[in-house]
Amino acid sequence: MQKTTIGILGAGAWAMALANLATDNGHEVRIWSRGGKVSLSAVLQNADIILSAISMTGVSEIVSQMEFLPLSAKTIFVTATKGLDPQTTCTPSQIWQGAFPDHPVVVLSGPNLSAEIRQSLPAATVVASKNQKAAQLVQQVFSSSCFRVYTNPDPIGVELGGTLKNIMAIAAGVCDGLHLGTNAKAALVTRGLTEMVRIGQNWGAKTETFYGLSGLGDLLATCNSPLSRNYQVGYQMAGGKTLVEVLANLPGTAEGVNTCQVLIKRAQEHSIAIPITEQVYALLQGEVTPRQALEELMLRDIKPEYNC
Ligand SMILES: NC(=O)C1=CN([C@@H]2O[C@H](COP(=O)(O)OP(=O)(O)OC[C@H]3O[C@@H](n4cnc5c(N)ncnc54)[C@H](O)[C@@H]3O)[C@@H](O)[C@H]2O)C=CC1
Ligand SMILES: O=C(CO)COP(=O)(O)O
Repeated sequence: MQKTTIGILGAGAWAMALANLATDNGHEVRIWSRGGKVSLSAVLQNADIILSAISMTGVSEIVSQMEFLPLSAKTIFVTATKGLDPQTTCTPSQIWQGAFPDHPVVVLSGPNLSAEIRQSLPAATVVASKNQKAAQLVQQVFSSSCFRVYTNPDPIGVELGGTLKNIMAIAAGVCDGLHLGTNAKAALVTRGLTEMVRIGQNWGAKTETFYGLSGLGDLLATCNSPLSRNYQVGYQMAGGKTLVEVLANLPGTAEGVNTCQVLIKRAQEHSIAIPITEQVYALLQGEVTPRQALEELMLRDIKPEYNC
């Protein structure tokens, strides 16, 4: 395919894994990071694609900086951040699209533990956009024999799958840390998916998206892998550490911690039932022990599996 110029924002674990995939496919990659030597304007200049893989805490700030810098009219934005904005509860793609309404925005999300991808182990992901051509271009840029990229027309669903599963990964880490067994884990992940679908429906996402790679796929990856930082938060808290102690030694960002707080706010505003998230939040706040959180979930009112 035609060689493209890609500006990558962030130089963390995920940004560098994606940079390697694009470089290996022969594209020109420029990387910007805070404190790095390359200026933001140099990275943006004539870029076909700007890919953001910075943590949620930096997204609004970087978007504001970029609004005043010159951009090519055809630049496609790709967001790979899995988080929610604490002030507005917006997703990263909503922030990017709000600031750059005339540019296509593509969400990239899937079961993509960066440590495995950097070893060229096989993986698949999803690129989702309202602009099909933009999604197809990004698909071509990153596809390879070890990274299979699917397109999807539901960006909010794809983005929420990757974002909400981080909370379930914390809960799954607790489940394994308490040695609750395979049945408990299956119940947690399945009910976690139901909770994610309920939140997604309220947000306007398509239900079927959550049964794809970015929803169920990413749940399976992060709820079962010690490589997941979110899983590690739950696992280590079940072992008796406080959140502060866990975060002090965690390599990189565990977005689920902030996402949980934002989701509590949004669920209250929109009257969405999120029992698992509530218990994860109470645990992270130090209001309940892992065992108490489990008991709260097991002793909820009994009810039908689905509201018909
Ligand atoms: N590591 C992984 O396996 C995957 C991570 N993600 C998502 O990608 C995002 C980044 O994750 P990682 O690369 O793992 O995290 P990381 O902690 O390794 O890197 C975070 C990057 O964001 C930058 N950053 C943080 N705050 C910033 C600010 N205020 N302004 C500018 N830059 C800022 C850091 O300098 C760093 O370059 C997260 O939202 C994560 O959920 C998504 C898929 C896979
Ligand atoms: O999103 C991820 C894999 O798809 C990375 O998970 P963690 O952020 O929990 O490490």
